[in-house]
Amino acid sequence: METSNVSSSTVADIDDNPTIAGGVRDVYGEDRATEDQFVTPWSVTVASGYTLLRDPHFNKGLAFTEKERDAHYLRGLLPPTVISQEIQVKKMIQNIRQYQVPLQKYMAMMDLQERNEGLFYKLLIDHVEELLPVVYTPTVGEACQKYGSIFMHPQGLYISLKEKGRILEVLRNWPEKNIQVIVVTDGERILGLGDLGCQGMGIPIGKLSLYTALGGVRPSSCLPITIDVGTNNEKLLNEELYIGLKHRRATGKEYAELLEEFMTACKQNYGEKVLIQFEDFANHNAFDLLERYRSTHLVFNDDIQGTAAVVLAGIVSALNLVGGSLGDHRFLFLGAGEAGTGIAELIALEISKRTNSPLDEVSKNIWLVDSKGLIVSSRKESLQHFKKPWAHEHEPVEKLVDAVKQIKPTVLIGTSGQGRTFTQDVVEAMASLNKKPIILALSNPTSQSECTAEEAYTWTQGHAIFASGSPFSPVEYEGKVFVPGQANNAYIFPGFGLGLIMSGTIRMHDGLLLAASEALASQVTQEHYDRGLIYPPFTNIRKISAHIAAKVATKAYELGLATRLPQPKDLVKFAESCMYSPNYRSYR
Ligand SMILES: O=C([O-])CC(=O)C(=O)O
Ligand SMILES: [Mg+2]
Repeated sequence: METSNVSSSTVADIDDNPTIAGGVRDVYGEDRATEDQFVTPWSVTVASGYTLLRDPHFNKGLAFTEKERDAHYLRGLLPPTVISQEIQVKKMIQNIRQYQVPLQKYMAMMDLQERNEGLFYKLLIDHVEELLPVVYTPTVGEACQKYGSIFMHPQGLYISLKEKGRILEVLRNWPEKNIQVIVVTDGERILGLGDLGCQGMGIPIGKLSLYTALGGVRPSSCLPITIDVGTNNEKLLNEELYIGLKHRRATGKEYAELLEEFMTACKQNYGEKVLIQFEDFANHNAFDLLERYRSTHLVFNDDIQGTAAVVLAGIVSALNLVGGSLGDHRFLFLGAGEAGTGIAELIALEISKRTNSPLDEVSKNIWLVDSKGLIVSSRKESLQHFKKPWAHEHEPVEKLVDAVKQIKPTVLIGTSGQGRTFTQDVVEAMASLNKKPIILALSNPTSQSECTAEEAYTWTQGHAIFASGSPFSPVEYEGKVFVPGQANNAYIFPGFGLGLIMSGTIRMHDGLLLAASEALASQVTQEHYDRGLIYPPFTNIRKISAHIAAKVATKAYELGLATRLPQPKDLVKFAESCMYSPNYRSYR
């Protein structure tokens, strides 16, 4: 097997994307960090021949040209035909469409990602509407549930309690050094599916695929991590094929120490500006981690902050359909966890900003229901800290339908993780109170959605403005076609992350979230409103992400949080120029 070193194998066609982090280009045009802190225990050489075909970052399969086949010792290792990347995409999408079962499509996509990264991203970008539900929600949820049995190649980095005291060493085993985004989970609350332990790894992998496909962050700068402290899922603990630690979850000091070591090691190995996205942690850890690390690291909780930004954007655009200003509306949530309280807080911030009113004043229009009923002041003592700001004066109300009748919300938001909780009486009560009730069923995956699109439209006789976390197909009701929106944080986090990275932002700030949300809302046009949409279609998501990135970066410069100087003049153009392209490069 032939491998050539850096000097004997070069690339003719290095793309001219600017480098968005410190470092140098290697022969393939990939950014490589130079700082000593990134030194790995092994050296990087560039593969040729058989090794090149097995390297997903550089493999092009049948698209290797005759010249490349000669120069890189590929003769005989490929059938004689040479085809273009476009033909490869055509072939792959046909293959994927032949699978009837979503999980089979998912596995085919993961297999492609491990074989030919450029083709995987080209396919995903060119067919984003069709493939998003395959590599992401809802199919990724099923993949996590079955991860032990479908597991083929290890992807991402696993850090378990076994690695305690050695996390820095583990990070250095990862082949890429210039990491800009980490998505990390501990698997305790995977979508609305609960504790899936180590099998939650599907989530960071899926999220980071979207960072690249939707936000243009280079795949080599993305690192998916699962922290395994055990699982309380009895089914998994008793499963032969479970891939994680087979004991109950570590908590308290043991948990906090592992997380502290992890956070310290990330900063030490990747520097101050690495973005750490917390994903699908249980409530009790999610809020604490964000609070603990917000002043020392660049941290972002997608479930609290990303979801909040996307939902606020949807509500702001919905105002074009229902009328009134944001401050005129009344909001009722079912579910008072990360998503519910995160959205509530961002809505309050935006109203406060728009009306120049104090937060506790505007908060009075925002009500939450949890498993014990309406959150009211008489419950304050026993409430978790993140629910306390929403405990208003009111008599106790147990059932959601009664809360709807008494609070009279104009917007009903489901963040409960519990499917079918927006029952017919609840939705009908919303319709009797509002000409156009806004109903957002945000829990994922589809099985956990508070109601279906069909139910929302049918039970409101076509009057609902409806969006959901997981995708639903268009619904025909009395001869009219209704297109539900997908209020999923996938609209926000890729562009948001790109904005932070390209401006070298060092800390999170609520102003950045509001900027992202406003940028998304500004991408909804009259043509969309005419079709009843409150979100733009995903087809243009890269353009949308560039706008979000630019607005976030602008705000970061304004707040003095951006370290990339001088500030680029046209931040939209700059964002676009930073974006990873999945098109093959020529190898000399
Ligand atoms: O992953 C998704 O589709 C949205 C999300 O963050 C969650 O439901 O936890
Ligand atoms: Mg999540």
